[in-house]
Amino acid sequence: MRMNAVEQKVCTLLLVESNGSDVELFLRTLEQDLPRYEDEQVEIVINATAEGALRRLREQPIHLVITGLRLPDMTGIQLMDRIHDAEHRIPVLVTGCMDTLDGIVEAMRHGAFDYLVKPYERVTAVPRIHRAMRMSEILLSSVPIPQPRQPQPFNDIVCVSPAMRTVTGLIDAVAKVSATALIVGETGTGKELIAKAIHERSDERTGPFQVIDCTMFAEGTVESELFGHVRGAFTGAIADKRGLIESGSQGTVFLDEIGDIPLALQAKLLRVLEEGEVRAVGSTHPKKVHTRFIAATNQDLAEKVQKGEFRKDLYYRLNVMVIRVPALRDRKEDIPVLARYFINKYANDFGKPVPELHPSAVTELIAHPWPGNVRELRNVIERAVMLSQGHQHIDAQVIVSILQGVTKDPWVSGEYLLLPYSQAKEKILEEFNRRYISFKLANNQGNVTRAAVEAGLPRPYFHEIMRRYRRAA
Ligand SMILES: Nc1ncnc2c1ncn2[C@@H]1O[C@H](COP(=O)(O)OP(=O)(O)OP(=O)(O)O)[C@@H](O)[C@H]1O
Repeated sequence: MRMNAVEQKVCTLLLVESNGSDVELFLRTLEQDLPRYEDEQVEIVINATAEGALRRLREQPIHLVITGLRLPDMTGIQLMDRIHDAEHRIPVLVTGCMDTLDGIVEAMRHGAFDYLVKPYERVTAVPRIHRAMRMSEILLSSVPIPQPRQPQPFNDIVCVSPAMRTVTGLIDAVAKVSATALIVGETGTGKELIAKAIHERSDERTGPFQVIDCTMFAEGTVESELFGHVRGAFTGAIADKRGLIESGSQGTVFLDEIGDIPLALQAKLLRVLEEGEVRAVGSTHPKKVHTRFIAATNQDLAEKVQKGEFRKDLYYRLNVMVIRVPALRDRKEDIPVLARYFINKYANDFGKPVPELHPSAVTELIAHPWPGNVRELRNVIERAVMLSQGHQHIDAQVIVSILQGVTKDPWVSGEYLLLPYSQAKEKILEEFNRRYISFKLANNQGNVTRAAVEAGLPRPYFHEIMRRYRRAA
């Protein structure tokens, strides 16, 4: 983005459209609700022909091109190809009517960033243009990588489905630019794994990968946990303390369950994302943090914005690079490969021979809806491996009994008795912690501080057990 005389960011949209009434329609759609940040000025420039647009692109900074599909001198797709060939690092949006849907699909295949269907509806067009503007900012600010890095194979993310291949493609793309990304998907679909994969493929990989679980924030301490505090900021602040965000400096901060971050804190977080600065509680000096932020959610943030539970500006800020992770039931072809991967992993962990997965078991696994997604599949296979003896197959019966919960309780099933002492003890302890923490939280209506008092444990210790329990569940 370039700056104008009063130091405002200027974003210039180039509309390529030869039909006067379509131009008017576009301007009318945007006039009342121009998508922009408060400190940003948006300019719209118009060319009726593709050649005119290409000339303008050579002559002045343009941040986003919005083109019709039918232009007098070439098609919108040909124009887009020329823009890409000339290495203008800007997104192109195509516009068309319902009867040109084939053309829109073709344009997306040629690398269009997004599309708008005429007649434009403000509620859909404005956020899409805003998203493209933010993408433009990222593309223009990212320094070209001198030596294209060989994409690393995805050893950790096991998948064969086309939907997940798209996700792995996006991971590589996001890793190349140091921009905030948002990962959306149901619980257990692998959002944290994906965030880690981005981190490991990015320039930040030598720095820390700091996980911040936004569901764990308790009122009162949250600000100091996130941003840190200085000595004397409040009673008990006996020394300066770094916040969680600063601990992720030079690396990646993963904001898990961002939808749960308290409203009061969202404005402060937005400032951190925009300015790359944190201000510790009690301090007057902001500190720079060089950190990549990746957020994840299993909630519908747009709906939360409508309900007034999530700030619109933070939502726009996050909703630029979005990775949507499909639920396991929508990519059933991944189930057998994931099951075999977990069988190998747990057989290895338990020091057991690797059992075969009988085809009848695969049928049962595929039929299950997996509300807990990959995490649930992992847990089922872990139990199946634990129960397997010698070189026995894992068959349908074992899977069905685990899915029906017959063997769910390790005390009742006695499955821990089959394990070596240390693993058996760990299994039972895990179950104990899970039940104990759940009970204390339920008994105190989810209030962590009161639950910790009732348990007779310091809050940070209780918090840590809770975190571990949630990850293992
Ligand atoms: N494609 C995959 N290949 C291998 N393991 C996977 C895959 N997807 C998920 N897992 C495993 O499933 C478990 C759950 O994944 P993860 O914690 O990343 O999910 P999540 O979406 O972040 O869950 P939540 O929303 O509950 O925090 C982890 O053990 C992870 O390693």
